[in-house]
Amino acid sequence: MNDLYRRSMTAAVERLGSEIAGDDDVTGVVVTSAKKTFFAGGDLKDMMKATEDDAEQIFEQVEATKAALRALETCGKPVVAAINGAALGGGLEIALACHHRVVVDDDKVKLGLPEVTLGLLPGGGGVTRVTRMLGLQDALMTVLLQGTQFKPSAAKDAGLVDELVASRDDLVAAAKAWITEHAADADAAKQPWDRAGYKMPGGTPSNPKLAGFLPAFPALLRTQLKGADMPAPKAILSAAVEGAQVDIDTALRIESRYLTKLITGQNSKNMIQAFFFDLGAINSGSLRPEGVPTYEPRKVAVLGAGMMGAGIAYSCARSGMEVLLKDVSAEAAEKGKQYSVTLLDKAISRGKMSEEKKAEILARITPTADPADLAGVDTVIEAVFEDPSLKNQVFAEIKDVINPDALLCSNTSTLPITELASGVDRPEDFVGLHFFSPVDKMPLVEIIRGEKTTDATTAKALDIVTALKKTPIVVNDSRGFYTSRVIGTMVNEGLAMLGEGAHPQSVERAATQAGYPVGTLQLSDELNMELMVKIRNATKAAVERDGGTYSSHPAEKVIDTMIEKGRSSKLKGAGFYEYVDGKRAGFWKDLTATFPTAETQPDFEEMKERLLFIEAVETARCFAEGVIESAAAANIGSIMGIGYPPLTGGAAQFIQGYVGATGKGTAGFVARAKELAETYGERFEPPAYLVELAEKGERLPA
Ligand SMILES: C[C@H](O)CC(=O)SCCNC(=O)CCNC(=O)[C@H](O)C(C)(C)COP(=O)(O)OP(=O)(O)OC[C@H]1O[C@@H](n2cnc3c(N)ncnc32)[C@H](O)[C@@H]1OP(=O)(O)O
Repeated sequence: MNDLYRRSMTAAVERLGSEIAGDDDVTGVVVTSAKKTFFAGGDLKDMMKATEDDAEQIFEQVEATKAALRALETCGKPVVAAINGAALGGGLEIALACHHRVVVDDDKVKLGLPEVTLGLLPGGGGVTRVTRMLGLQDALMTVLLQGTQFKPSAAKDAGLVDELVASRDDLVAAAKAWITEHAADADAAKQPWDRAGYKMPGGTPSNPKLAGFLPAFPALLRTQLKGADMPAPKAILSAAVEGAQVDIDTALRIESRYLTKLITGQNSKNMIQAFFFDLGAINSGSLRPEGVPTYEPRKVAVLGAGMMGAGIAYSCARSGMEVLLKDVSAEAAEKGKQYSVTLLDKAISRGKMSEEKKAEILARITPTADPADLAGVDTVIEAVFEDPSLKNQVFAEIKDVINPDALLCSNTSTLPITELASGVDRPEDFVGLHFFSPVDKMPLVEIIRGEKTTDATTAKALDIVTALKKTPIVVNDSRGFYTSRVIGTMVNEGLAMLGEGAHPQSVERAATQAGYPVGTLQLSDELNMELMVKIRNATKAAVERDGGTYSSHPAEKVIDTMIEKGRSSKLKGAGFYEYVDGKRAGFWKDLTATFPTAETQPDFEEMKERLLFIEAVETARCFAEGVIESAAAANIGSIMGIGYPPLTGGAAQFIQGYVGATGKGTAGFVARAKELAETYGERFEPPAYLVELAEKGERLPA
């Protein structure tokens, strides 16, 4: 909601007021839009610029916006919103200030209050009105704290809109018809909360029934956030509960104060950057080389029907591609196909899939052990074990059967793509596709360009990922690429803390309270410490082969001790945690005996910082080495691929949006990283590239 909107809405409402006063013929008002969207809400570009010094001005602007909407809903005539396109955030808030909402029933139209996902609060009356419409519990749980974007029918089920019409052409007529039908109904021109005898659904907090379980709300929220400092959901909860106890005008003012605090804070800037601007740019092709026609994969061969291959085959088939799922034996290939059956049955049991659709998807997957079946394949995605010679062998086996220009993709999380490409006859058509496990759930795919990968190949790989409805990032080849390399530093840092004598519970909570989805020890069990040793040995060999000296990490001692004790992983049923029937069941009973807890515990805030900083410093190194070339890719890759805390806006935004005692932005980050390097070692030293950027006041490439 920018200045232009505020001025025009205020002027329209003022004009309406004078027309109503001077003319009894006005029977009602219809609010609609001549554009494709109804209204896209507050201006996120403006919000990115707001500082604490702007707080007063922002508060006044928000109040002015709401005064116009309050005047609209109390103008004395029925007001109907005819919603022709997306109504999100402030857009839906305009509609909520109307007495009746009609929407075109087109699933492409999105309605909702997504503010929480951007570190904001629906402060154009959204919290106050939805709470009064649906009651505290429903408003918070289904609309405000989730930020769900509903399609029209779902918005109607949720009680956010009142009426659906089949076509846009029917909208205004339906709105006018409602006004005519309610000509004799004085309440039609009043919101429920302005009518005599209004009661909030489910009661206000002073109602003993609600008061009894209201204290559970903040506790539940804390559990959901795992203690992470997410200001937006907390502010939404506070504004809703406080606002429910006072009159509407006071409630609207409370909401404005919380919104002002969020807009002027850093967290909303981080989240808007990552989840609106960066994600939007990537999804509209910012990383795609230009001038390459769109590629439509039709017949895909997935080599290897293990967990990853089976997941990739499922995703391809769900997206309409014909899939040949190949393994060494027909049984192994068939077993891979069964994985799709399991996933589809689960979707059916949740009411998200029909038997017909399941049959259609399964019919697209042909399991096979015979290379000859791969004739006509335009895309190969290899997903066998992480062994370069095996990978080369499976490509060699099929090279003369597939289309001569078929795209060659290798799913690997660590093996250098240039080396793998040297084993095929068309290295320019070869590209790395790093899927994350489980493939059907994880939204990111890291595309790795080898030395010889052409732009056309990269563009095709991006098109495949887009066709799979996943988000791509593009990186250049390097050991561990971007994501695996960065996550390794965080895991090592957590393990080093344990080795230093930090209590295991603190190690876990440092991660989750910083905003990571899981603790480092749990993650190590899941990643498997034997694999970590394998990667360490390969890295060491590569460093020494290139004439360098490998410097060991304090985490290595911890990992080696765990392996000696036979506790390498969840897979083995024994790690930092005990496992019963494959499920985590508390810390290993000898954990603190093996890694004694120091009498003086480290500063908890610094433990959180160490995790965030070590990944951000490694990200800066990836920029310095040309592994990653886009801040948007680093932000989205780190959040969606490896669980870097969303509240930071991603690893590049953490650097550029840094706020701390050492200063703001990249310069503040560099200064703090140097302090950590003094205390914990060279691994925290920011690369010269970043130091120079900070000195020049420049930014990472967008
Ligand atoms: C006080 C309030 O409670 C606070 C708020 O309202 S917070 C804002 C909440 N609103 C949102 O989150 C909606 C954001 N917008 C969208 O989701 C989508 O733009 C949309 C569904 C409305 C339309 O999608 P689509 O038709 O594909 O158009 P899209 O390409 O996304 O947008 C067109 C342009 O408008 C810009 N834009 C869209 N919404 C914007 C917004 N809220 N603020 C600033 N710019 C916005 C886009 O960045 C894009 O700019 P570009 O042309 O320079 O790249």
